[in-house]
Amino acid sequence: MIRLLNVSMMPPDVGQPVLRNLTLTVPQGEFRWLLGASGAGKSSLLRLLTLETRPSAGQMDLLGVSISQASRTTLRNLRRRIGFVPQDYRLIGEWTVFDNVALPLRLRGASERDTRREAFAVLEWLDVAHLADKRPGTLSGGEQQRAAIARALIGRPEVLLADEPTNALEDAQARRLLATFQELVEMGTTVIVATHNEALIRETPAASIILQDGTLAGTDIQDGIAALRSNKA
Ligand SMILES: Nc1ncnc2c1ncn2[C@@H]1O[C@H](COP(=O)(O)OP(=O)(O)OP(=O)(O)O)[C@@H](O)[C@H]1O
Repeated sequence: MIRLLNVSMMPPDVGQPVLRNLTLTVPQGEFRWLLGASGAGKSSLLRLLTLETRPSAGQMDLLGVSISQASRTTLRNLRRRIGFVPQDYRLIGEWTVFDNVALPLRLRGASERDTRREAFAVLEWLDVAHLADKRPGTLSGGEQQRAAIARALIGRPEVLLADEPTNALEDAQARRLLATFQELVEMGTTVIVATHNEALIRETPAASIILQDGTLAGTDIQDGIAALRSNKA
């Protein structure tokens, strides 16, 4: 469960909040599109939910943990339960795809045997197992994106957050990725996907979090589509 109550977020060097008075709840095991025009605050909200930044006001509960009261150890453990696919992939260029994907489990001290088994399970799930020994720079954008998704999934997160994950994907690949997200939802994972992909959200209507100028502007998918269109105005 994700619960925000009057949450605002102000980056340290910015004079005003980029998110204002957000109040929303996403029950565990549900899917949400995260929609809004460019600059509306989608990435900022994802940064809050990945615990990269903290609210400057309000109350945020993630997976039963109240963020404002949590110790560093609690927050570190909580981060492990949240998978994130950043817009720019953030794969380490000198490492193989396998080593990139294995990183979260290695950091947790998992055995090499378990790490290999899990890494290949997610690489196969994302159809990139054949690229395990390649360096990210030699892959297409879509392949890098799937490697980044595999890295987000390796720890079997309870919450998966993805920032424009279909950007570099062909239509058929985007649909398959969405099917993977739906499988995760069926397994009880909360999935939040920021996107500008109007065709995809039309095909898969779902409840949405719609942001406008850093505030919550609604939850109805049709309003979300209208917000996306204001991008192109
Ligand atoms: N650390 C920061 N410092 C200064 N401004 C910031 C910072 N983070 C976000 N902003 C500002 O907050 C607003 C929201 O940005 P954000 O990246 O969250 O929007 P977005 O909806 O993800 O946009 P896009 O769809 O273009 O990725 C923008 O005006 C941005 O310039």
